[in-house]
Amino acid sequence: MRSTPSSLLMGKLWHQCPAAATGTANYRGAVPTSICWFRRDLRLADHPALVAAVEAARADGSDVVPLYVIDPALWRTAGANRLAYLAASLRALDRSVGGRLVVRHGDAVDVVPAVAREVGAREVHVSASHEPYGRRRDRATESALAADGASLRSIGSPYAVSPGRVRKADGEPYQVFTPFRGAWLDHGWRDPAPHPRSVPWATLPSDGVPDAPETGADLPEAGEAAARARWREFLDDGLAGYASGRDLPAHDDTSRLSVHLRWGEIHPRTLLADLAEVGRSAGRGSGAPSSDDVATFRSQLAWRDFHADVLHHHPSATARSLRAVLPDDAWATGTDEEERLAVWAAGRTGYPLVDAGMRQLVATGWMHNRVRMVVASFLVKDLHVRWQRGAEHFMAHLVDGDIAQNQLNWQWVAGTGRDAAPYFRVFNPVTQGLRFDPDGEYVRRWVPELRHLDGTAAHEPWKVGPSLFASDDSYPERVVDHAVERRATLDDLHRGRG
Ligand SMILES: Cc1cc2nc3c(=O)[nH]c(=O)nc-3n(C[C@H](O)[C@H](O)[C@H](O)COP(=O)(O)OP(=O)(O)OC[C@H]3O[C@@H](n4cnc5c(N)ncnc54)[C@H](O)[C@@H]3O)c2cc1C
Repeated sequence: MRSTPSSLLMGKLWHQCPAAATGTANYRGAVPTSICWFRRDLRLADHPALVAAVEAARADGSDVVPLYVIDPALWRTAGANRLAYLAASLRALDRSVGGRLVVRHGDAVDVVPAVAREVGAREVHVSASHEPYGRRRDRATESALAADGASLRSIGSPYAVSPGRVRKADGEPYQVFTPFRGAWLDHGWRDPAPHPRSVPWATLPSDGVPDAPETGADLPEAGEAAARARWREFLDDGLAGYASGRDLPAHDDTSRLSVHLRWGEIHPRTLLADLAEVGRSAGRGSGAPSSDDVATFRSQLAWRDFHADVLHHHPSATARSLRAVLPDDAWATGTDEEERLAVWAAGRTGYPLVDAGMRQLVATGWMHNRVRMVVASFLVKDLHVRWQRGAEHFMAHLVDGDIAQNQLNWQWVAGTGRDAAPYFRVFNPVTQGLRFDPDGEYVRRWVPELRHLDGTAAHEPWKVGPSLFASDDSYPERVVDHAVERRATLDDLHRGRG
């Protein structure tokens, strides 16, 4: 028996409502024929699986069970920020289904068939999972349901185009982003699904929506309404100028939608439909988004689908480099590795842009994309720590942490991915700072020790003189010399090619 009592698994963090604690089913409505099992699709709009569940229930004159399973295997690895966000998002979903969200704790492979038996459901509707863990779980759940004569019906996915669909003429997957994006645009996507009206939600006992675990991070508002509000705000005020402003970390010029997309509070297809609308009048009128703004934003959504596609074809990419580019002895090991990782994680490398990014991550659970690239490059190519260690730290903090996007972006920076930055491209943390944070505003925001330094001086504090590094709580001196480490990395690369 795989399931473990939820109270043991969840410790003190989770509430149980009395009905669930007794374990008695008190379902009083008509027999539901369908369950909508929510996973990373915590919304009601543009939700094909929910539409299918509602249609199935209407056909039988019955109800829909809105189910969420708190899976201990995922819970253990999620990190406090994502758990806190998930709890808030589930509460928002619960409100939007009139307080009827059925939350159950345990292994989904046991819990989902148990709920189906409890209510006599013949169909469980889901948006497909594409990451390795979700695929395994769904296969096992499908078999368990089938043993009871029920079925798992997958409709839609968290992507504009489901991973595995975009292929070359010979049927092979794309290895390189630009042709993938061309084929992705040609393939196209469905229109948003219709919003189901007056859904007949079933009433069932629930283990209750989880309490938020303690996190010191300043997290964004969760839920479908917050996602839609953020998108509207971005369309009105952020999209114009996105193409030129998206690389400047001090400005709030990106959409901040990654967290909402991560949890499926809004679907990329909804964004693409609105973008198409905006694109039709692009460039008309002052302050309107240009066609370049629209195309650049759409391209970022293509990157999201590309990484999911690569993971679909290479499930081992969650842990293993798709291409090994350096010899094994190129990497820091033991205490050396741990010490390097620790200064990087604490934002005390002595390189202001790197430190600002790492501190933003801890304070907010998010980091600007440009800075994610710089800090990742610094860990791998200046500190010689394997990308997997950095990816693990990101997943512990990122509220948008997503196995496909995180691991494949790390592999892109490390030069080990399918279509990756060339390994010899080593981001220079100082010139990146001077170029993308020219006034030093971003660095001063996140590194208080440097707030007294004006303009570009914030990127090169060592030029101010030794007084800046006088005491233990002052800003640290540089842990390594970038020029020396860059050279070492390039030498390792040549040895690796041997
Ligand atoms: C080392 C590293 C780790 C990353 N880890 C994650 C992660 O765990 N989860 C995650 O969602 N993104 C990750 N990214 C990608 C990117 O940094 C974030 O998606 C982006 O910063 C989110 O901010 P935004 O929503 O304001 O982006 P915007 O610039 O507004 O972009 C719009 C959307 O496009 C998508 N997008 C943008 N850039 C990328 C990209 N490089 N790869 C894939 N999709 C992209 C995101 O869904 C984003 O919400 C990572 C990037 C790097 C370099």
